[in-house]
Amino acid sequence: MAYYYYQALKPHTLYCLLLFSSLLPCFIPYNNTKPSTPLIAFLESLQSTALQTLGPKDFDPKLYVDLPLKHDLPVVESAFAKLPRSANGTVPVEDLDLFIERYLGRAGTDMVLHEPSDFVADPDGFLPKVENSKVRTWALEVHSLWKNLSREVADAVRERPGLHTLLPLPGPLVVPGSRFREVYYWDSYWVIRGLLASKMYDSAKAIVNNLISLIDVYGFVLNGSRAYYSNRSQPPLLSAMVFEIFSRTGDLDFIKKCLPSLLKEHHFWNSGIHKLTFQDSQGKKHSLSRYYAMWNKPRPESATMDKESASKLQTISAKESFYRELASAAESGWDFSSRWMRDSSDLTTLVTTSVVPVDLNAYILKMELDIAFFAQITGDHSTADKFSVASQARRAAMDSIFWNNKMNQWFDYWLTDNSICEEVHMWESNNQNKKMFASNFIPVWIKPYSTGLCSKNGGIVKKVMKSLQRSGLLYPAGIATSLSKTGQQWDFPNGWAPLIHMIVEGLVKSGTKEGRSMGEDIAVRWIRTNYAAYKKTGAMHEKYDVEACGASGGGGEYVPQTGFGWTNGVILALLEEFGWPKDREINCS
Ligand SMILES: OC[C@H]1O[C@H](O[C@H]2O[C@H](CO)[C@@H](O)[C@H](O)[C@H]2O)[C@H](O)[C@@H](O)[C@@H]1O
Repeated sequence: MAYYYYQALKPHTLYCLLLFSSLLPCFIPYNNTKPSTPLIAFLESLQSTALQTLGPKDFDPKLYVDLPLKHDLPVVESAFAKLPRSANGTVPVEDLDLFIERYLGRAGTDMVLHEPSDFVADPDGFLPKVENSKVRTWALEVHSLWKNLSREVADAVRERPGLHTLLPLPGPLVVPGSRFREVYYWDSYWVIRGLLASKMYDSAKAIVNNLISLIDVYGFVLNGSRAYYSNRSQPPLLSAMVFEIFSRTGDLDFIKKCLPSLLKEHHFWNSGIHKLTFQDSQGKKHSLSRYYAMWNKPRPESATMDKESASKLQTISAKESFYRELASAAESGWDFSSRWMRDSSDLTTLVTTSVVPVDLNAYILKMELDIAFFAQITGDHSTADKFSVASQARRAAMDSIFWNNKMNQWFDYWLTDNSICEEVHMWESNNQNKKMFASNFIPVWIKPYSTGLCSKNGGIVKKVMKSLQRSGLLYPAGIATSLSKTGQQWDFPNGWAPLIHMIVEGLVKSGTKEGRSMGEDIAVRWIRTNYAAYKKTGAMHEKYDVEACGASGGGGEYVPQTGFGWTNGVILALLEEFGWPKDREINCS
């Protein structure tokens, strides 16, 4: 381990280290890089050979790091080394195919289809407010997709985990679909919302138990259940999952079981490299969190692409910093977006770790409120008090650092100096990123903001609604992720189910007539576009183009995917909230 620590040190870090050796925060960040594993390293070299041999058309690098080995790694490596190669590293296609067939299993065979025991084709009390027969039929079809997306880890993985990048999670789970053959952290929140609408409480709990098992082993919830995702997390929504399950089931034992893991997760996001300290314009100190992956190499699932993107950078240190920014953007769930880029046309200008994100801190605020609530109801009053105080502190921090009184929304804060030696960042209004992103409105999803309880910002929802209306983000088929058409998937013109859902639910939770009406208007547009695309293509999509009803999304580093876990969950959750009257048209108007 010490070797990796040493290897990751940069010259200016060493200088800092000598100068301020008593300051621990100065030392921590560059220590924070996890080692790769021999299995992942081998699959990456196979990925690179496959790209050279097969060419870039229809090439998906993730496929190769998902292949299970049929034999021990040394046996497979030695057969791979013996493949005939030309000077430029290509292998004859037939030899590569034969090698893969002999030595590797098919991607996805490390999971087996799982028949959820709590699935009923037409559950009692399913979406009672959906009266329209076309919409009801469709909703039941979406509900039945849980059967296609439910999986459990194959026995082979448990028996010989060393042959697989898939992690041996203990219980059944729901995958997003298509190339995403494993469980994903933040996707699971909306999957669970859908499962709850489908009355599949055991399936929902099983997902949470799986994520908790990751905290037991790694101390945090991984981006997804693959070894190559162990260098980062994803937007932390575990407490929100537990909260929703408890709201439906009232299961106090479940809360007792989850609470210790939530405390561990809170520590992960509020210590070391994730934690930043600010001094506001009044001289008051605040703590906030950021995304920061423990990785400075190409992401194994996209290694060929990351190396290609980094090829124009000159130094090893510039490449390492870029790789960390890529992995940190993946940790944010917004991979990739102009939100993290200095120049929206150049991916190498990613500066994810220099951005203090509004949405991440809103999620952690929710985590703090949820933990305080869980501790209260399980009789742990000192933890409840501690987290209630922590939530008040984060609200004050969000008000001071992100909130913009003129624009009536929350803006990400960009660090001008991301030096690891800087202990306290001095707040400057110019450092708020004033560009429009859907994330600027995510805090309305968090109760104190939606219900106007925040001291400084009491009654803000109406102002935020006006600001959203003027933002330019509202489109005929939903809320655009940003206003910049960059070709990145978390930018214009894509609309994503999770973002739409959080904003709509926040507006509804405001308890105002106007909030509900605006939320319902956005939800109706979103439901119609999902329905139209489903009728056209027979599938639910990962993302949609908000410019036109019925158009699926695009852009990004992989072809658009279908299935799709969070999209299905959001449709069921929205139909549960708003229903669909008999005489309301479902087709695009
Ligand atoms: O393979 C590239 C990247 O794919 C994932 O990101 C996207 O899909 C996830 C699953 O639906 C979703 O959670 C994420 O928000 C999407 O951007 C993966 O999470 C990345 O880590 C990965 O590099």
